[in-house]
Amino acid sequence: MNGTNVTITPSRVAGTARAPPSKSYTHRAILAAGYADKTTVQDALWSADTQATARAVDLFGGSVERQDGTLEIDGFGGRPGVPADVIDCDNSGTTMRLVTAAAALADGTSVLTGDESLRSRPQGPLLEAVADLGGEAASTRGNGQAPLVVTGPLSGGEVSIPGDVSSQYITALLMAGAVTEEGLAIELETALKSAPYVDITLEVLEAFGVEARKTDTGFAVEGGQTYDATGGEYAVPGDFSSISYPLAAGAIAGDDGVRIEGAHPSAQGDTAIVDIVDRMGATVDWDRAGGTIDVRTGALEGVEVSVEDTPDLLPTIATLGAVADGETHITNAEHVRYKETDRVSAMAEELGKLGVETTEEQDSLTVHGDESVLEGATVEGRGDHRIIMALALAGLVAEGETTIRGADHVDVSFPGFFDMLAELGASINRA
Ligand SMILES: O=C(O)C1=C[C@@H](OP(=O)(O)O)[C@@H](O)[C@H](O)C1
Ligand SMILES: C=C(OP(=O)(O)O)C(=O)O
Repeated sequence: MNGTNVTITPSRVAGTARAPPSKSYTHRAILAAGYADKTTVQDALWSADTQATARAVDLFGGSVERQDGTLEIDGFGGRPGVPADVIDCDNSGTTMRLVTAAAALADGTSVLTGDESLRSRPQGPLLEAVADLGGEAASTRGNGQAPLVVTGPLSGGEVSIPGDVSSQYITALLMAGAVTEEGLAIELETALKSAPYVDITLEVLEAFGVEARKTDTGFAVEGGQTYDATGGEYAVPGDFSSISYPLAAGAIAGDDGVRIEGAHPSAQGDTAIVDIVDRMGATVDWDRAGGTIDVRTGALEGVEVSVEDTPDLLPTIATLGAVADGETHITNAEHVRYKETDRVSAMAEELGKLGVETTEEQDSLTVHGDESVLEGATVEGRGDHRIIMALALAGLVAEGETTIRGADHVDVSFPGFFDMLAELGASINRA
């Protein structure tokens, strides 16, 4: 399907959208179930990225069977076996980081690779951590990027790692550390960015009966633990990074209101998007107990937002800022440059094609908003799901036609994204 272009013309949106299940929780649940005996994972996200983690569990000797939204997972017997093939993590950073640490538990060598985007993302600090703990971990090109060759087993110990590149290194080490002999003490060399993602990890570990904790200087997990979900079942909550798109669509173009279902509170930092659209001037009502959010458009105004904890919201906030009046200043954004693309530059350049002015600095993006200047154009999805979805939002209000090239990449986290937008009333043409 690579290469599908989508054309959007100005549309108002209304109706009900359902949040897809959380990608972050699903990755962790699949791998935790791999460490466990048998687990039923309900409401799992089945997207290109989560399928990459399922493939890794298969290659470690487990099995993942899917029936609709439910995954029946047989574990790989406590510790991963040596894979019979290269592990292809495709486009998924989470898979590559979590699986690198898991591979370091196997009694032999694993090889990990991914697509061009993933092979340009930073893995060096995690490779060094594995090596410091007594495993072997190398980048074949010696540049800290995949392909990676990882040899275990490591037995645990103390390790230090930077906190400002990717929180996924911490998640990876905590999940693997629980089944080492000695356990792990992880010291952070710099303050942790994307911190709520480690909270998600601690929540999933707890649900699988594994104890891990924050310490004064980082995190720690005892070794010799067994993964076992209560009753052999685990249910995945809705995804707030994905919810940001229908929420922003409602804030931008939802005069008659949009309702989002499946929006129960969880550890996701990206729940911050509810407050952000509220602060910008949309009318928002989140019924936490019922798991619904109602949003209606308002006169949007620019805001200042730090994305230190919520990097995946940057593209959505940038589009909201383009439509709002005045400046939207997105700060603490340097780590957003290490994603599927450099999303700070990607949003500045692609919004620029639609007539939007932005100012880019190393760790911030300022969007000079003015809905009246947005004019349709052909923009590049850059193989990045969040850039595609954020540009689709801009297409709802840009005058004329907005064509997004390579739009099928939404299957990484939100396979039904364009169907959802069309059901809300957006005028969408796929070619
Ligand atoms: O652990 C996770 O599930 C994720 C952590 C974040 O990455 P970083 O920790 O690299 O910022 C986030 O951007 C990514 O989409 C998912
Ligand atoms: C950065 C993302 O994911 P990952 O790091 O797993 O590729 C994302 O989903 O926006």
